[in-house]
Amino acid sequence: MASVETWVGFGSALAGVGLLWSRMPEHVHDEARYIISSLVPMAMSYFNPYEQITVSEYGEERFRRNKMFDAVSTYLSRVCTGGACKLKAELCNNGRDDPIVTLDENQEVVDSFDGARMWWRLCPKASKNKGAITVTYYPGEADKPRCFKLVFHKRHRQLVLNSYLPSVVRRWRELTAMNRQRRLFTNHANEAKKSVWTSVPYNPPATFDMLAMDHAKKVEIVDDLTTFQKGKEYHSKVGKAWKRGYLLHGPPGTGKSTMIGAMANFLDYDVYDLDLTSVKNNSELRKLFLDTTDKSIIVIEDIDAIEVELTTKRKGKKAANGDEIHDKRMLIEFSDKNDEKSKVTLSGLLSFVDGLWSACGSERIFMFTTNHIDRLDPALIRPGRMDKHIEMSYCRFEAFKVLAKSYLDITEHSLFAEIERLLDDTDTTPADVANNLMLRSKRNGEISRLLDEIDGAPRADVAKWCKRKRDTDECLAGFVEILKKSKMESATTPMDSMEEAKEERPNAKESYKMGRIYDENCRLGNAS
Ligand SMILES: Nc1ncnc2c1ncn2[C@@H]1O[C@H](COP(=O)(O)OP(=O)(O)OP(=O)(O)O)[C@@H](O)[C@H]1O
Repeated sequence: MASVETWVGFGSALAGVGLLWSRMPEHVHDEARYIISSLVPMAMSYFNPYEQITVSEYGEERFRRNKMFDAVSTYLSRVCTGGACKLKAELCNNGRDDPIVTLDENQEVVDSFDGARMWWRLCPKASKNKGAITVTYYPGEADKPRCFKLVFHKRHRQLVLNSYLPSVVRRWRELTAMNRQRRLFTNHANEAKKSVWTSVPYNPPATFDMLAMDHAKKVEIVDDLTTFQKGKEYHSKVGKAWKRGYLLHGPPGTGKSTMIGAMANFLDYDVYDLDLTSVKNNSELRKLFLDTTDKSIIVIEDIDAIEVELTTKRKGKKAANGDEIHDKRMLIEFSDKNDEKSKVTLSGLLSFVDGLWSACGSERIFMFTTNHIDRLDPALIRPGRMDKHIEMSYCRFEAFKVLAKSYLDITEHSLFAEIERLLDDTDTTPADVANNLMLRSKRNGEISRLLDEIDGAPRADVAKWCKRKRDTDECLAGFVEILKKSKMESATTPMDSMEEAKEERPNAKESYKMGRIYDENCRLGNAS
């Protein structure tokens, strides 16, 4: 027990220090304050036996998602959610029915590694500078992003840095390879009016086997993709970014979207469908590009329509002959001259495809599609800009055989020779052909089921085979009739009126033909 004298002595000493402090000049106060404020954390850290590592959702450069965050998130959700009482569950549509369970915010879990204990906590987004204007590159809002905090004993520092964290990353790679779900991303403006990616699981049914096109061309594309996918070392050896640009062109309904699905399936890549109309300016575009992942196909559809918007800023709103431009492409709002910074420019777009920014990320395919290659800006199609131009064309016999195999399951037929001749003379798209074969085979399927019900019992194999042959014959005979009609109509349609219609609506010819085919189907009672 301290005596009264001791307390009095302590009180007097404090009073003396107080008096001394008050007589000191102001600048000495500041220095003393500075020394105390740096000493306190040092003293605390000296006595605190724990250390902490923060894994933020976005990286230091603030543009890109921190992959370590994703790694920890996946690792924790699979390895140690045991101690947490609040979890989140999500069904991943990866063909399995078990939901993925992840940690909810502010939940703590404990992991152990080589006898050492690790505490993980998911910290929520924290708003900073409330009320103030903050410039930020985080997606959408002026917030401090979410982060994981890892706490461990000081003596395990080397273990954590050299063994534990690398093992988390390794496990993450194993788990993602096992549970990979291909995704289709598209960008849209969020509440803060910034363009961000959202995604859905993506399992396109198309494969190269069922793609109706020239066989040699198909093989060439598959070879090109295979060489690209195996090209890591080659690209680093020649000092080129590991990316490839394709321009897919051809009339509507010739399979451009189907081709993208087949490529995604073949390479097992995600697809980013970039909607440029909801991107405000080049810096937003840059952020979107940097947010895409490796092993992906970045698609910009109908680049001819967008390209007018991108280039009109240079050309003005008038066409070369001085007339106002009146076509569907003008529906996209033009930028004001004073508002130059608020738009995406062609050079901005190209800098990601093959400029400075294209080197950020690897194993990426840029895919531009257009129905009108003749309308593209020369800058976009100059040699070397796009690595490969792929033309998707009207359905000829070789492509028809692929569709006949897919839809009717036949490789030979007595009507094939006639169909080959007719397809050479008519510009029919694979979409039209596929639609016809599908409608007819569907109808035949219905009749087949009906007969099954009437009979009450399954028929013998021979009877079934005869029925199927009859259905196929009918289907192809009907298709031949349609092709003949289409051929006659294109021969009798006055070229002038066709040209006029084409001026007004560039796709008029195709739409006209589609309409005729649909009418014919209705007449035959095939339209669904
Ligand atoms: N080459 C093809 N091979 C197989 N199926 C095709 C092909 N082309 C079209 N199809 C069929 O037609 C449908 C429409 O084709 P798709 O959307 O791929 O054409 P597109 O060229 O992208 O048309 P658009 O320019 O109008 O977007 C597809 O779902 C597919 O069933």
